[in-house]
Amino acid sequence: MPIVRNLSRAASQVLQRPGCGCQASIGSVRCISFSPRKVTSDASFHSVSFSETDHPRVLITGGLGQLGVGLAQLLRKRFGKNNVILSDIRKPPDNVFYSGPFIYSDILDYKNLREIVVNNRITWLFHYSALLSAVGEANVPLARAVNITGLHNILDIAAEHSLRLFVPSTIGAFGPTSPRNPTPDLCVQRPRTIYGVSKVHAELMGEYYHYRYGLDFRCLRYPGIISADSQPGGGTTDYAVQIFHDAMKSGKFQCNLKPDTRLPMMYIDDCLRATLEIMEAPTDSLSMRTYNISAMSFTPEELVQEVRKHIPELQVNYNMDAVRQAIADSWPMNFDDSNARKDWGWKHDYDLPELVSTMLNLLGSVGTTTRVAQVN
Ligand SMILES: NC(=O)c1ccc[n+]([C@@H]2O[C@H](COP(=O)([O-])OP(=O)(O)OC[C@H]3O[C@@H](n4cnc5c(N)ncnc54)[C@H](O)[C@@H]3O)[C@@H](O)[C@H]2O)c1
Ligand SMILES: C[C@@H](O)[C@H](N)C(=O)O
Repeated sequence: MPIVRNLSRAASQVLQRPGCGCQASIGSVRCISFSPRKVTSDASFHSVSFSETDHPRVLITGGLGQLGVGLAQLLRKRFGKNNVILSDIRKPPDNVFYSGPFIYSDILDYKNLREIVVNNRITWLFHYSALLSAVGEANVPLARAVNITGLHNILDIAAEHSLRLFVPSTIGAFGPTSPRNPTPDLCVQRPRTIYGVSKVHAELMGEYYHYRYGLDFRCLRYPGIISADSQPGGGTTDYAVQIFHDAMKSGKFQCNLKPDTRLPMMYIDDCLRATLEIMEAPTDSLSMRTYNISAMSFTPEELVQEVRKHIPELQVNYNMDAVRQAIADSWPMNFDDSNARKDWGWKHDYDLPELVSTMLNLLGSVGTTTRVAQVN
């Protein structure tokens, strides 16, 4: 504990000193001045003695959503249970709370975030807190606060403390004027949702902090992610998870997108493995800081046909949700991820048939609530 207290004091001395990664407040605006390409320049900060382990010490924000718990399981397997802290503003269920460190963290509370990073000597941060596309349209002020102001807090904390920072982006960072089939890494990005706008902002700010301050920012644009043991958080691609639950439970499914709406999708194990792989990729293998990743692309009708190979009696009707349909119609149909494959060897494992049989097997078997994605 004394070591932690010393580190905390030293860090706050550094942070209060003007001109060297300083921080001051003007009204509600936080002023940060980092040294370009040199984030922690103060020698006294480095002279604080504490024993580093070989493993990164990880914080995951927004960890109780669809993806965070699975990511924590994967990272704990890799780096050790106590080196990975899951955080959120919600109360964790028992199985999550007792499976490893959990802490309350509101990403809008900058001081609390900094305290967590300092006291736990965090070195890697996975920033998962966000409002997704559909819930974002339902509450734009909150989405703007969480997805944009929250991101600013995360960037400043990461730059101040020389963290390696992962921020996921999305197919939703593109819009109707982007090439949709396929969508390359670099092209016009004019999304029409607050979610998409905030994610383009995150990509650009992260890359700016990388080039300006040397922040080790890494970002993947995820497709719609499909998982069995966690529920999606209010996105446009949620139907592709719901169909499995409804098919197993009642044999009936009502789809809120039109049958021919094509979107890129990915099984959660591929998504989480890609996330770990880009975080572990050698810096010189990364020719960019934001990459598309892709696995498959399908329409609701194609997904239904594949599910019916296992559950032939599945009944489906289409009852379009206008907000989600408009969003989906503006998003990529196919994602070009050739740069990720070339630069750091990205390769998906799950195609549509594999995804469907895996989901149905998992939902059909009793007690499968804690599967861990496999790392190669
Ligand atoms: N799931 C997908 O299909 C998908 C696809 C592309 C990108 N992503 C991105 O991956 C990340 C994780 O996605 P997810 O599906 O797990 O999201 P989710 O909506 O399921 O979970 C988000 C979490 O953020 C938390 N949160 C909200 N406000 C917060 C605050 N002020 N402070 C701290 N936490 C807060 C919520 O409580 C929730 O647990 C997001 O950034 C999302 O944009 C997800
Ligand atoms: C695609 C992704 O960002 C999320 N699942 C959404 O639909 O909003």
